[in-house]
Amino acid sequence: MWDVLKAHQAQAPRIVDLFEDGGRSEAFSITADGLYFDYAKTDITEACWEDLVRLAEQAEVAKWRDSMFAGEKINVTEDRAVLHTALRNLDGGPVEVDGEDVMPGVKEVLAKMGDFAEAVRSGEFKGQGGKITDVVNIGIGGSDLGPVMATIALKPYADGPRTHFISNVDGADLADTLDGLDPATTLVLVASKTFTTQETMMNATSVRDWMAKSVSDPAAQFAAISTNLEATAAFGIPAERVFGFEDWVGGRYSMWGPIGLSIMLAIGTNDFNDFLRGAQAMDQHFVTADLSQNMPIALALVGIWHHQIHGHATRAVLPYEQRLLRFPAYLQQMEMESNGKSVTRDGKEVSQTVGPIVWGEPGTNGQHAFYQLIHQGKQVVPCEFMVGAEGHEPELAHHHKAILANCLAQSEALLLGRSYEVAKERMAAAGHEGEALEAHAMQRVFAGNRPSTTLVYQKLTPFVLGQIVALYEHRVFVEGVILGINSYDQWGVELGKELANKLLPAVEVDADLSEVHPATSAIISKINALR
Ligand SMILES: O=P(O)(O)OC[C@H]1O[C@](O)(CO)[C@@H](O)[C@@H]1O
Repeated sequence: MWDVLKAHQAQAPRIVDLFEDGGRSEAFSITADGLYFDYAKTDITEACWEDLVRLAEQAEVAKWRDSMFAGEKINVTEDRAVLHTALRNLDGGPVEVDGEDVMPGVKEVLAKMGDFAEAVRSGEFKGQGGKITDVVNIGIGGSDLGPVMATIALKPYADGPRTHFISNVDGADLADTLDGLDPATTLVLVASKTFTTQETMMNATSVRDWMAKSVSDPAAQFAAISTNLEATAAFGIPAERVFGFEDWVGGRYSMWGPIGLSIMLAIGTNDFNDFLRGAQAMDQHFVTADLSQNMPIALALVGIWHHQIHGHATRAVLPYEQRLLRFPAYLQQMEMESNGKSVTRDGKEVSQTVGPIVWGEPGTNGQHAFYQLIHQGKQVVPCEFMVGAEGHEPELAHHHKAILANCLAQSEALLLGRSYEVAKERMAAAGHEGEALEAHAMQRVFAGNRPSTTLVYQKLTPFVLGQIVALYEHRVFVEGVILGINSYDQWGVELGKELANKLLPAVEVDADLSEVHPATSAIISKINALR
């Protein structure tokens, strides 16, 4: 099938020509529960789409999807089920792992989170200086990026304590975040699936020291979120404030459960449940929609078409929504940690390139930074635009019209481009002439024919955010299945972690560097000379 798709690519039409017969947007778009995904501005023809869908069929996407939802151990390298979907299975039936229904446990933990969150929000749970005003979540990767992204995204719904995040082991992160906070009214959440991550444990210990300077019982203002209950107890956090989860929830898929406690503290249990409901709605669409009308599958196939078939190295995610500021960073972990692999789930070399590199910034800011390259650079960057029909600021509706116009203008500019003739005409009309006119007109040519997709939602509510995140989760999974990858392990992060622990003693001043690789010891010597 890969060869067939390559043949489609070799004769791909100009995208704009595909709009000539009409009906292109209707045929190349999918709507699910108010979410609209438009992939008309790609050079995928009808015949090509049929073959892309066939690729998904041949890879048995539906079978793998059903296995995942059924709790089978599809994370084969870690012998684990993959059930982040169970965390949002609010009204669904039982989900079994090893013959046991996990749903009672999921609901129990969700209720415990809700009780705690509401106690904190109402002031029933107090710090040693009174009502909790600030929550600091200490975590990294999947124990940070989702909650950071979601708390920024859902700011209009945040009516609880202020939320802050410390992730980097760089003391600057800790110092700047704690600056101005009152330890006596601050609640600290230590979020770590393993509770062994160097950065998180170092930050947690330092924050406890900071708190111990001001309150008599720092542990009383700590809660923990982890699968490692022995380690949370050893850190001194009492069981009533430990929120456990199971190994079948991957770190980067974990904000639907206890890792999302900071989100729940910020927006409250009702809105958090709406967030879960949005994700559950997308799960249901993914499970029930026909393969060719299935939004996560469509996103994945468009991704495969652009990266594996066309060879476009990167993918830009461009939310025209300032509050999705951290969404590209969140997707970087979700996509690149999940599918940035070279071997298939049975240990063979992956036949295609994997990736792509995912990056982006909200519009319109990106327009004034890197869009120059997207429009006129030599490499093609498929763009994924996202925009809401409405904003949360009715008094600033004219701003929202501007964001809409900009978003639509960019995808249209990428599609249509501007020819040399038009550029020349415009310059001549502006009074330019002669050789300068010719040369300058060249600078104003836009090749066009640059692909993009657009995801439209009504408004960035908790429900919609849940839909969008689940959409991308499933897209990553489908791409992984098509490539034969296990998207749920992350062995590629291990080597660096091991070496960092090994090198910690070597960066002491006066350390013996004889056992350190010369490529590294040379830099350590330079650093030592500077301190
Ligand atoms: O939640 P933990 O166990 O502290 O891990 C943090 C992150 O580290 C990673 O293992 C990668 O280093 C991620 O997968 C994970 O989200």
